[in-house]
Amino acid sequence: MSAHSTHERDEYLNRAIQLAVQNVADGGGPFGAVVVTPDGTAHEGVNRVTRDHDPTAHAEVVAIRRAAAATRRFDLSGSVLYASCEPCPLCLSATLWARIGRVYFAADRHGAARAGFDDALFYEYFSGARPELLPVEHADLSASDQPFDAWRNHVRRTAY
Ligand SMILES: Nc1nc2[nH]cnc2c(=O)[nH]1
Repeated sequence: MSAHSTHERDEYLNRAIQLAVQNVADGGGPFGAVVVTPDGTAHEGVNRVTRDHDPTAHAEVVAIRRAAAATRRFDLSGSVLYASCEPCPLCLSATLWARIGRVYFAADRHGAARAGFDDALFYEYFSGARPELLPVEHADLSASDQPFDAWRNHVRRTAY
């Protein structure tokens, strides 16, 4: 491996798996994740969807939120995400937006499917194979670009 040793990778993946198993015992979903920021700090997350009534509270998203809050940064460049299961499209998008540079995962989307989770199905939606899962419609209004015009004209904007 290039940047990270397989020993370090497997240590964090095993920790993510341990978090996931413990989360099941605690009444949550079977997913855990760790974000390691460039200073070497491990920020842990577990799936909190049912307990927080938050469909976006996937383990990876929770770990990203915790890493961002702890470092007071929305740009986590140079960080690594370790996940007990292959990140779903939601988690991958959050990872891209966080500018996290690398991802390792243990179980895959097919293992998640066997446990009753829709990760593989949603991958099919994004591949274009299942458009009927979510109709998305473009309405091109005359005001559509006003927010972007306001943004471009705002001198002290914080880009991300
Ligand atoms: N990777 C991942 N897949 C999920 N599918 C449902 N919840 C989760 C989660 O927290 N993480």
